[in-house]
Order: sequence, then structure tokens, then C-alpha cells
Amino acid sequence: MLDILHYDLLDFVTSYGVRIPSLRVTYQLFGKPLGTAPVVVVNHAFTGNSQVAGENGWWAEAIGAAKVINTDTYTVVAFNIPGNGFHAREEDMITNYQHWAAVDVARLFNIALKEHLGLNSVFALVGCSLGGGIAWEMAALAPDYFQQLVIVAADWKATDWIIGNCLLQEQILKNSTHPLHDARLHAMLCYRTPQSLKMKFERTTHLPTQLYNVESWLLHHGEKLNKRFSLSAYKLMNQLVKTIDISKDRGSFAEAVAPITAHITIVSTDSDLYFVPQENRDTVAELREMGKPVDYYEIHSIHGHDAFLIEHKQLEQFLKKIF
Ligand SMILES: N[C@@H](CCO)C(=O)O
Repeated sequence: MLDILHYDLLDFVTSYGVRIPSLRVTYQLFGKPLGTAPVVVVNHAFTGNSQVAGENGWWAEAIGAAKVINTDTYTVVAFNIPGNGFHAREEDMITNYQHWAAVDVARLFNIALKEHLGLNSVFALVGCSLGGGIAWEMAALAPDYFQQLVIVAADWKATDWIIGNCLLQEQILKNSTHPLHDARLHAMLCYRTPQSLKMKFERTTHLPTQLYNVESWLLHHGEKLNKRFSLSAYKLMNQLVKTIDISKDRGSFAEAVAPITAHITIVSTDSDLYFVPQENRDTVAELREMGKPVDYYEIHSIHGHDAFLIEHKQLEQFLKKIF
């Protein structure tokens, strides 16, 4: 039985000016009891959740006893993006996804850390993919609150490429008769690479069905997500990815990032076709020009965006410099 904790907020107003009368933020704690050790906050990706460690933990290779984010040393806090449906009540689902932006989730998480958990500062904030975008937004909102900001397979903004793909996802979600299933097929192609699929399938076929194995694999992922995720959650996550932008209402990236005191670490994957590495190389160059403390690492992999869930050994080498 998972120990899912929660914090209820009243009268939250999103950046679109919409008042949400009551909202539940759920989270899990791992490792040392709160108040006895430095805190590491870990933000999940698109279809992830607060189960970051332990059995079925989506980053169990990185977080746990004697892992690089060692739960014998740290308290790990992992939130669920509200509306992701993970162990949620029906009333906690968010159906009006267009009222939300990534910055709203960031504000909620910061409120939960400060007001609910009573933390005066946080040692490290780590975010993967969408969770990395939310981590950028959290740091921009609370620029001297986090000592280490660790961005993995993400960006501080949704690029035109991401926004275009989000539109395609939205259209599939609206128009398909199997919306979640079909949206996942396209998403999986964004998360992998031609080389990764070639290595895995080599154009082989599955004889009884006559399908190419790449087709069976994509359809399997569609079915799998259909069973474990909800349509309203998927629509919300798609909207959140599209709205990542710490420069919004702040003038520019430089102005948004100027007050951030955290040491920044950015990890990209050289073959990521979704949050492409060149964007992060440019971000790092700009941060260095500003004199910001920043480290940059690239995972070498053929697997593309999903390499942050696959290339554990390389990630460990980078993360161990922080943890
Ligand atoms: N495989 C990841 C990719 C998005 O970062 C997910 O489904 O959440």
C-alpha cells in the first residue's frame, strides 16, 4: 500500500485568472524523515507520478538506498501534478485543462513545499521532461529557495517544434475514436529515434498478425497507456508541456533567470528529438555569458528523449557530482 500524502488548497487562481475553489496536491516522501536531512524534490514527466523510487518507481535506478540520490542521505519529496490521476479521487481530476499553465503547477508545488511542508529551503530540485520545465518555473518563482537546480531532458520553454507536436496531440485527443491510444503512438515516435527503432526491430514482422514488429510495439504502448492513464489527465499534461515558458511576463529568459541563485545542472541527450539538445546548449551558453554557475552534460544514446529512463549508468555519472 503506497503512502500517498496530500495538501488541500482553497481558492487557487490560475494564471488564466480562473478560480479553483478547492484543489488537492498529493505527494510521496522517500528516505530520511522530513526535517532530519537535506531535501531533494523530484518532478515527474508526462505520464509519470510520485512513485519515483521503490518497486515500480519510474526512477528507481537513480533514487533509493545506495543509489545516486541516496535515500539513506536525503529526504525525497515527489509530487503528483494535480489531475494526473495517480491514486486520485474523481473530484481531483482536472477537466478544464485550458485553464492551466506549467507555471500554475510550479506555484502549487512551491506553496506545498513552503506552507504545507514548512521548508525554509530545499537542497535540490530535479525535474525530468515536463517535470524539468516545471522545475525551471519553480526556480523562477522562488529564485533563492533551491540550492541545486537539476534539469533533465527538458527546457525552460516549449519550442515551436514542441508546440506543433502538442497541437497534433490535441487534435488526436479531440478527433480520434481511441484518443489516448492513438495519441500515444505519435508520442512514442517523439520519445524515440529512427536509429533506436531500427536497432530494436530491423523491419521484422510478427508472423501471426503480419504486422511489422514496430507496429505491434507502438500499438502495445497505445493499449498500455489506455489502461493506466485517463483522457483528462493526458489533455492536461499536453497543455502543460505547451505552456512551459519562464520568460513569459518577465521580458526575457535572461531577466527570468537573473535572480536564480541555484547552481544549475542541465542534462540533455544528444539524440533527443523532442527537447532537442541544441536548445540546451544555447541556454548553457547564455547562462555562462551571464556568469551563472552551470554544468552541462549530454547523455550519448540512440534512444532519444526517453534516454533519461534508459541510460542509468551515464545519468549516475552526472548526478553523482551533485549528490
Ligand atoms: N516516456 C515519458 C516521456 C515523456 O517525458 C512519459 O511517458 O512520461
